[in-house]
Amino acid sequence: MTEAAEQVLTHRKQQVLEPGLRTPPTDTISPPQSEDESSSVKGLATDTAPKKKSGFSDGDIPDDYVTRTLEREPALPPVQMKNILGEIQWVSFTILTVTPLLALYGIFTTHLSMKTFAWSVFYYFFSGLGITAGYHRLWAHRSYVATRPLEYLLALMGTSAVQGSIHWWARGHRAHHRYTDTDLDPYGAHHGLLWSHLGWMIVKPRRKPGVADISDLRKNPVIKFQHKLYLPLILFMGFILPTIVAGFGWNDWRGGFYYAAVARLVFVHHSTFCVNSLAHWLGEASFDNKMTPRDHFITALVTVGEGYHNFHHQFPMDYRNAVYWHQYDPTKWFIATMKMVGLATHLKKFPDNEVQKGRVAMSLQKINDQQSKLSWPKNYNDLPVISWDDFQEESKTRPLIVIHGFIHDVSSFMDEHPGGRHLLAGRIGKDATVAFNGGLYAHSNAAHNLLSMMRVGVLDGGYQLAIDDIKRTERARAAAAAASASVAAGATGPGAAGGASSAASTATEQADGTPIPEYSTPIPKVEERNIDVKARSYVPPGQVYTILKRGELKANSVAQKNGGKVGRIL
Ligand code: HEM
Repeated sequence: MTEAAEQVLTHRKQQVLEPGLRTPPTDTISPPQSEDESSSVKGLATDTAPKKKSGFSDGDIPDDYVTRTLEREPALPPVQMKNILGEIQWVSFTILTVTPLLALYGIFTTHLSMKTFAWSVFYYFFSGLGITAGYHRLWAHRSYVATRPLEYLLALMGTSAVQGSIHWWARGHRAHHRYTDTDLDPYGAHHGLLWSHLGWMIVKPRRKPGVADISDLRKNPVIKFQHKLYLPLILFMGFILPTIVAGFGWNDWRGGFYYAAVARLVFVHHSTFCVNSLAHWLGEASFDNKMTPRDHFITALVTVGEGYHNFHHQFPMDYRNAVYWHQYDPTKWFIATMKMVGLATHLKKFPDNEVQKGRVAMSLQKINDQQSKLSWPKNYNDLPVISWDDFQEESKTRPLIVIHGFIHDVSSFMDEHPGGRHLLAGRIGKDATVAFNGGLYAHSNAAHNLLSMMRVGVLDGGYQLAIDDIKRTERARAAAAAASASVAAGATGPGAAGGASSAASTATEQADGTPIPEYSTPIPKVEERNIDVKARSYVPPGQVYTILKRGELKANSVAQKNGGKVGRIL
């Protein structure tokens, strides 16, 4: 025997006797399996198998069970054309192909009366609720407690859907929740829509589903009863009952069989299959997007309310699938009605606070994703700090305006400004914070956002400070003093040092004859003459005038001297 063939054989031996289709093959219709038989732990390579001491199939499950099992237990080779016949699960395959063909034949050859139609629709919901309210929410997830009569009713209703015994169904479903989107998930949606809808039932499982405990279900007499009598029960509930009701009721035996039994069964099958396929594919991840389950109204519509599947995978023990009144969840309504008539109790609900948190977390994530795709203003740490004087100086060559302590280059916006170009031009080289914030016009959020994108520097101190005025005055005095000293030196020669110092201390005029301003607080008005005409008449590059390139801007020497964080305006 080749190594590959040996591997396949070993794997086959390891396969748990779990059918692909929810109609169990003969093995699963037999009386309830012993703990070992039904537990998927059976057949695990010895070192990965949890050893059961506790009575739970997963009592001593290792912490790294999933990775270990996936690593150490080889999957069956993929199905290929050459081996397909040997890989098909014939029981499931036959049921899933014969029933739709039979239904089609019936639809084209049998008259559909209103009564039969109504009965078929009723029976569709009867079977569907057996699966959703019974198999799924009651037994697989224990989301409420049903009285014994309700349990028997749900067991019969679920049997009419011909989807396997409760025992088998719930075990597979618990594995699906525990190992969602891994290869230990019996109907993993990560293998594609077709696989999760039908493929996993038609083809032999490539791997054994992961361990899931169902010790609670094994003790349940209703589940035992259904498991024991499964074959006669499906014949009666799936085919005989829907037929005889129409037959005895309004003498439509043929319609009862083709519509209420067969066609209804096909609809119920695909309705449930959609929970495994469509509900992992269509819609929104309202609570968590790490895995495939999604929320969608259409899925809810075709699955008797199981369409809010992202919610369900987050809060599996909640008896609801849909939390809002306007969402379609007839299963929830059914369970709530059963509570009202005293047949159900202990309906579980996750705290609304936690449900809302899930939504908020996802909304924040979405917003973060959107945010990361947008351009945002430069952080102030990445901008150079510029002194007021340098800002003034550079404003002579390009249209710079201070707002909120940031220096903005408004060159790209001069002609676009809804308030008109002149309002910007008149504030070049100035602080327009007040005007921008309502002094003249209270700008919108959009304007604030736009403005922040024009940042090119941070104004040293954030405002034009009194210190700027003091420094400027000191500089003017020193320059005037130096000028008078040189005049005095020229007149009296080297011995006239005393004259120079007295000139420096008394200088009141600058070299150009303008008086040295006194220190003034508040901030002195910036004279219009400081602003070069070019900046005022600025037009965007490529048109008439091209702004000076950054490289040509002069170094920020004053800020350097003052020991500040220095740079050039960007
Ligand atoms: C670069 C800085 C500026 C930007 C990005 C800017 C942006 C805008 C925007 C987007 C609007 C449209 C309405 C709104 O969104 O609020 C607007 C309107 C206006 N802006 Fe500005 N603005 C700036 C500076 C200024 C300054 C300094 C003044 C006044 C001195 C001013 C005065 C106005 C006025 C009066 C309007 C109203 C126009 C109208 O609807 O009649 N803006 N600005």
